[in-house]
Amino acid sequence: MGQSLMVELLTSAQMRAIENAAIANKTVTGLELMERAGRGVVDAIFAEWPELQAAPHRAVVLCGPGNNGGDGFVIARLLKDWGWEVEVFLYGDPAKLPPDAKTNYERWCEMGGVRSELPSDLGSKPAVVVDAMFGTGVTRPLTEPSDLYWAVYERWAVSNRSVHPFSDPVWVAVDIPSGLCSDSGKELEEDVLDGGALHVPAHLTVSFHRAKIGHHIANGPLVCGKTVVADIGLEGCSGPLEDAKHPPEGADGCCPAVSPSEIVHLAGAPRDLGKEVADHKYSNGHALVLSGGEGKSGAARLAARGALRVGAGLVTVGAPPSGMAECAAQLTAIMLKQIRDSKDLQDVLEDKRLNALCMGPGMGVGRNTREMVLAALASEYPRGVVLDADALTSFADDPAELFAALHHTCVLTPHGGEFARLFPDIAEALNATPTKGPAYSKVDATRAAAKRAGCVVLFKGPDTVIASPDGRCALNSAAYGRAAPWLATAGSGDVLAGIITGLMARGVSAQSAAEAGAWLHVEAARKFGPGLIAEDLPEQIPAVFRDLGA
Ligand SMILES: NC(=O)C1=CN([C@@H]2O[C@H](COP(=O)(O)OP(=O)(O)OC[C@H]3O[C@@H](n4cnc5c(N)ncnc54)[C@H](O)[C@@H]3O)[C@@H](O)[C@H]2O)[C@@H](O)CC1
Ligand SMILES: [K+]
Repeated sequence: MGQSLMVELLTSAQMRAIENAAIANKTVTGLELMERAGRGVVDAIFAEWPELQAAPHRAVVLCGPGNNGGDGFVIARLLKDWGWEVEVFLYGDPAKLPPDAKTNYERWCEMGGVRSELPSDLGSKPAVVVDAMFGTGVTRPLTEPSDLYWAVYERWAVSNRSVHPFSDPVWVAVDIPSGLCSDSGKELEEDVLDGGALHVPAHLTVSFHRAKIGHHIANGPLVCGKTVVADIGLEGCSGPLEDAKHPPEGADGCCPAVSPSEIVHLAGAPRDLGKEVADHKYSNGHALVLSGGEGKSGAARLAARGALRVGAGLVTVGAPPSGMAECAAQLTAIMLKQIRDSKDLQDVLEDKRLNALCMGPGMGVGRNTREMVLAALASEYPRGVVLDADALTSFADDPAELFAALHHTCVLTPHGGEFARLFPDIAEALNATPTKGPAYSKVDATRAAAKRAGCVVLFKGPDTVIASPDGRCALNSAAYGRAAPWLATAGSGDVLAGIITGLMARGVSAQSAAEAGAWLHVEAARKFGPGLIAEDLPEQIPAVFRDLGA
């Protein structure tokens, strides 16, 4: 229950391993892959802007020193064959191009010229600028190449995404906008005072075989524009390599085997969340959400509402004496029980029908919360435990004490600040300005945190990453067609914690509940749209379920 159909996202090393395996198996040659990649870009341009296919236009193609540049030469040739006027710039020495790129450079040279120097007059305005400078091979910050890059960019002021072909050039990135790390979605930056964005935001990014993680996390969605993935005939090649111990060597000698457990997935629509006709309320579990005292119970009530709407059979709020009146005045379908401290909690948890717990929202930071969390985690009966907000911050002084108690049916749901309190060294590595690629990513950080904590970690953001200690990892991206900017509102995280708790009460495993919960949370926000506040989120879940056919 709750498992979704998911799309694979690859790292640059995994993509290289897949390509190299296909080439080594003689499934395809590198030259043919490059041809398909170039054709995929041209097809994607014409699909995106059919006007450009109708009549010849002018294109500027910026080629770099590697295979990304090789794709650029193919694109130049195909557009020229289509009757376009094409101007090609090359950054780097043609003699040092890798073999397939060199072949395509030579093929292009039979049709047109290549300039390496930035001319004072860049000629008439093109309809399309193709960025084929650097792809998955960018390993250090852009410096000199960015001069050419920016000159072209500034000359034609590609200033916004609502450009119309014929009036402003469209900027098309081959594989990934140059300078963006395809593993981390970060820009590799020079360690200089005026270091800053050196990539150019694209209107369209055309990647190959699979999207890369960097298209979906950190700055990726901000700079890729629309991302499409062209099929280059590698389907069926991304499974485990036949001999994982002896992967084929890449150009740089570094080529890990691609095993399914290493691949990150994009979270998709969860399946099987409907209820059976014969179900009764006890078949769908009983969630307990712990609350803070007077004036502090709103967060727990939001979480409880999320748990109930997502289908937990019963939901109880546990409140200290000072919070009872407020909760009683506000709750109807949700039950209420007085729970003052860890002793009360232990007594309540004697009831094994309480199979999922949500702790943290509004509970307060301090000893009482810490003791209650430890009591819940020490309980011998295995139940789902979602820890958020104050339940995480209460362990800021001694995260190891929390990690020692956590187990595989727990989910931590930190935002950036809470993550840094529990995993300061990991957060520091994640937040450092990268100067070398592939850079340390939010995926790497969340996987490291899950391993250390010994449970599922859901690291929130528009690029929410969910990882298990065994390395299973999914990304729930609220970007591109799923952007949900109104979700950044007070109480939204409390509802998410409740949704995950409700799913665990229904028997969904920790990782699947976190993935499905994050997906449903974004969909609920998108269903409501502008003006969303946290109270609206649980109320949109029925409509999201209806769309899912649940
Ligand atoms: N390997 C293959 O078979 C295929 C690769 N394809 C293309 O090849 C790309 C990957 O090619 P490469 O691995 O050659 O990598 P790139 O073409 O992305 O760049 C590698 C080159 O750039 C240099 N470099 C890296 N960062 C630099 C910087 N900041 N400043 C200056 N030079 C820098 C490297 O030393 C190397 O020479 C993909 O993104 C994709 O576009 C496609 O043609 C499909 C097939
Ligand atoms: K590129």
